[in-house]
Amino acid sequence: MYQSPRRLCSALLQRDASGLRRLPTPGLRRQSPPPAAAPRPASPRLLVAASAASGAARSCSRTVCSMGNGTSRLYSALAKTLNSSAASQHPEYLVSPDPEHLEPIDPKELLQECRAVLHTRPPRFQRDFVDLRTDCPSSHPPIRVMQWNILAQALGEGKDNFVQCPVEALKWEERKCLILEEILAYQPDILCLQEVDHYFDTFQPLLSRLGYQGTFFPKPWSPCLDVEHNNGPDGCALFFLQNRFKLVNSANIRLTAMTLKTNQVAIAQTLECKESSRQFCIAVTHLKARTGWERFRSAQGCDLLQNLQNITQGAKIPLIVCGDFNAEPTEEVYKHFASSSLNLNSAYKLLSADGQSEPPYTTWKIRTSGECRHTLDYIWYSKHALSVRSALDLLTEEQIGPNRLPSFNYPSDHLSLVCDFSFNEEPDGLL
Ligand SMILES: NC(=O)C1=CN([C@@H]2O[C@H](COP(=O)(O)OP(=O)(O)OC[C@H]3O[C@@H](n4cnc5c(N)ncnc54)[C@H](OP(=O)(O)O)[C@@H]3O)[C@@H](O)[C@H]2O)C=CC1
Ligand SMILES: [Mg+2]
Repeated sequence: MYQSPRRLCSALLQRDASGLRRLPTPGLRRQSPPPAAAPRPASPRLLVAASAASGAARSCSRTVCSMGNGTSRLYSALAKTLNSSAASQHPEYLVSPDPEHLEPIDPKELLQECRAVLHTRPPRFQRDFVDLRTDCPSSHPPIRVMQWNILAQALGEGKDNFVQCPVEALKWEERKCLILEEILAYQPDILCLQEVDHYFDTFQPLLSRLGYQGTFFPKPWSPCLDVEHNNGPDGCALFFLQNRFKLVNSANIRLTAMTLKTNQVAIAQTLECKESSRQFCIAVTHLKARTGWERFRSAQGCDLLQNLQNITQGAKIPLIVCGDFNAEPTEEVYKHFASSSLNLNSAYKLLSADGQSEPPYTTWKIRTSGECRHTLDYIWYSKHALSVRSALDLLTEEQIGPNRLPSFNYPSDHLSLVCDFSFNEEPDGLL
């Protein structure tokens, strides 16, 4: 059982009036009573908006997925136009492309709708934030970053073969509510997601109305497109709260390996904090999976590091890199990141007693090939310029249960990683 050494705090942090998040006074792990199943609302208005859009997008992907290569770019363009054409039939449902005119959603109302849809599911797992502060409190509110491979719907239902997960548990109408509930529970300022194949019809419309600005970069040849009745290509998505950050620049990166273009991608964005005017780079990636591809992932990792060197002008600005690296800490690509001249550290090592070991797992599933328990997901950060103030503890083995993930309790085969960061005092060349 993985022991987290430091004080445990309740997972649900309260935002007080000033927007500051307070870690409740540390104490024993408090098992908050499971949330009462909210009464089913008369009409789940907000979620209906998303599924109305999914009808449009699905019809689009059915048209598109039979086409040949290069469909993901065409899909993205088609999905956008269809979404806008669907908007003409249900103007109140689909978001307008102009973020200035979005009807905001009350996160509490959306959470209530999700919980009503999930009223037959077991209550959410309790996860605690571990307080990692070692220095004086920062004058600015922390920056909360969530890293999560949310499991593409087409892969979960059509390709991943999670043999111990009941098909029922993967139904999109409920699984999407588990994903949204996790996002609403931890209220990240920045979301770094992989295996997003419901961007245009679910996450973009709902998260933009919660105040996020989103970017999606699909895989050039997504395995989702091999699955009948898919929803389009999967890819990486990056969302940030517009009331906290301004976008300075954004780069969609198609990763190379030995100078060849590959099927894996990344997004790197430079953001400026509106409170402190401090700039930083946030990146999300999803490296090639499977054993036997270690050298390939190593080459992709080097390519990503080179891109990030250029974007941060040789680490002149702090950097946070989130991803499903599909690599254990023993792999070459992990060592490249740990020894990079970008001076990166892996945030989740700080949960270990010696601060030097990664968690025992970030993904745990059972496929036809057997049980796979691995540490593949990481949040890297500039270790001189940033401090990790807290990190969300992992699910315990007993919470995960004998059939592992995904399950009726948890929507993905990968756990979400969530960290609160703060800038260190102005580092003169300490990056
Ligand atoms: N790359 C190319 O040049 C071309 C690719 N394609 C298509 O692309 C697909 C390859 O996609 P790509 O994303 O590069 O491949 P990856 O090997 O990176 O894996 C694709 C997905 O499969 C999941 N996965 C990993 N291990 C297994 C497993 N043992 N069983 C089932 N699923 C698993 C991964 O999830 P996780 O990351 O969570 O482990 C990942 O999301 C091919 O299947 C083909 O459909 C088609 C033509 C050309
Ligand atoms: Mg996967």
